[in-house]
Amino acid sequence: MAIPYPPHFSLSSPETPIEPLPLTQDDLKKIAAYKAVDDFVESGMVVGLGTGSTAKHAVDRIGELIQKGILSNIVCIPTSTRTQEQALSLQIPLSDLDSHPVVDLTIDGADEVDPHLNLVKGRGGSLLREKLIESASRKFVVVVDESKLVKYIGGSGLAMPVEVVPFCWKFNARRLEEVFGYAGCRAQLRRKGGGGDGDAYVTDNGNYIVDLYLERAIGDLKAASEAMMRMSGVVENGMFLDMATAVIVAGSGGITVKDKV
Ligand SMILES: O=C(CO)[C@H](O)[C@H](O)COP(=O)(O)O
Repeated sequence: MAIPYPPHFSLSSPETPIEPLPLTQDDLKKIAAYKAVDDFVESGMVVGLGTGSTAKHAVDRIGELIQKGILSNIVCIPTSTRTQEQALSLQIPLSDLDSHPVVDLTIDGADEVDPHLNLVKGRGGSLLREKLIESASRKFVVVVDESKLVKYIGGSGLAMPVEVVPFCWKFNARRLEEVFGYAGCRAQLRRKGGGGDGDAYVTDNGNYIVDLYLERAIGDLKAASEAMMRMSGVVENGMFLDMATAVIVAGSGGITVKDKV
């Protein structure tokens, strides 16, 4: 059941009784991200920092709590150069998996969340570092607005990202289409600016991303992920299966926390 928002999220007050504005999608992202930080992050932790417009709010909140002296002795591991830059601007102490191979907690957004808390990630392009750091995390808390909930993985009809080496990327895109042909798969190279003829988008790791668009459910997710990872030249895929320990969903009716069972 959704927990209604506390009064401080109301935009009206008894003194100025104005009609409250509806919460925007970004308000919902911020509410979910702040709740994750406030409920899960503690002093002394090693914390993985996610990437994207929702995770950005969590990084802001961690920076704010460090500045206020509420969080201390924290070290954070960013999942992208973008998040690294944001964290540095907030004077958040940073490290990496080489120095801190065990991460207490990572907070990150997602593109899709299915009823079993399986995820699609990587529309922001950071799937490889995200999966590395989130796999090394004792807890992985996902923060989303309700638009990210899907009945099945791929169900949004939007991209399922696959990171591939640039060498012969067309060959791998065709192979991915063949392997998932039964699900009506179309593979498309991601390009800078999102257009159809620009330069290829290049990840932090110097690779390309092939986005898969599926017309139907892909079936056995573990088998599908393993099939991709068996292809030479596929570096990582955007299915994050059985990894999330909790998902915080902010919606118009309030906040829901879904725990892994
Ligand atoms: O996986 C990601 C980046 O690689 C993001 O977490 C995902 O794309 C969600 O982003 P946003 O919070 O901006 O909707």
